[in-house]
Amino acid sequence: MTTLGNSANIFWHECPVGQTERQKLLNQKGCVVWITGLSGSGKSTLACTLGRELHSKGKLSYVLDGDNLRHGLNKNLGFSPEDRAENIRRVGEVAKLFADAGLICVASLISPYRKDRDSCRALLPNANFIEVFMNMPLSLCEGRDPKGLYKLARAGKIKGFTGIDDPYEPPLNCEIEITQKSGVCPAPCEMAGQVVSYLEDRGFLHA
Ligand SMILES: Nc1ncnc2c1ncn2[C@@H]1O[C@H](COP(=O)(O)OS(=O)(=O)O)[C@@H](OP(=O)(O)O)[C@H]1O
Ligand SMILES: Nc1ncnc2c1ncn2[C@@H]1O[C@H](COP(=O)(O)OP(=O)(O)O)[C@@H](O)[C@H]1O
Repeated sequence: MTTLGNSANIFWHECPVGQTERQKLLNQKGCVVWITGLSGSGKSTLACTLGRELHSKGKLSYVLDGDNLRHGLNKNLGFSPEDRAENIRRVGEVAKLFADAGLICVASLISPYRKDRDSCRALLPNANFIEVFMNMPLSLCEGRDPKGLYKLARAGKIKGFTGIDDPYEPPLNCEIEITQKSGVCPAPCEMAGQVVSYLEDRGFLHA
């Protein structure tokens, strides 16, 4: 299947230094850790804690955070289903480039629609797309409400808010699920530890 969009007369150019050489240099394997979940479920917290944990192990990672990317690359997008799909598509493509560069790319977005997440997965060899589901109840996320957005959504001042009047489709086939244990959310370092163990067990932390 062609990966070409609307452009004609363009050709792929191979470079002599490829992913394998970069991975050897870094002593790690490039991959995408895709964190999905409701607003307030702890995506950014996990992404940052994981980034710090990997850094302390001498591993190069980069966090693509939905909120942050909407200040630049995705500043022209809103929250309609079409805009969310385009948001996820762009981040999926950027994440693929980071993985090709040999980095552990940590993407942290609500990414509420299964189809959009699966399209990102399809951009990479399946093992290199690690979907992490922040499976936290809406009541917990809404109780946290660090930005006051749930309150605004409940008051009808934000329309189409995920979990309130816009759907969140949980993954059917995620690699890692972060859940409460006996009604308590694991500490950020525990959540990050779960992901680091997965990466270690699958050989991503060595070339
Ligand atoms: N309508 C609506 N629905 C959901 N979220 C909203 C909305 N409007 C603004 N926000 C804020 O935008 C952040 C989510 O951006 P994302 O790029 O991750 O969203 S998406 O993946 O395109 O659905 C999200 O950040 P997080 O709370 O970190 O998830 C919200 O702060
Ligand atoms: N494991 C955790 N334990 C306790 N509080 C947490 C945990 N993870 C996140 N939080 C808190 O919950 C709020 C939302 O977390 P955040 O990472 O911003 O979520 P998201 O990126 O999914 O919107 C923040 O105030 C954060 O400090």
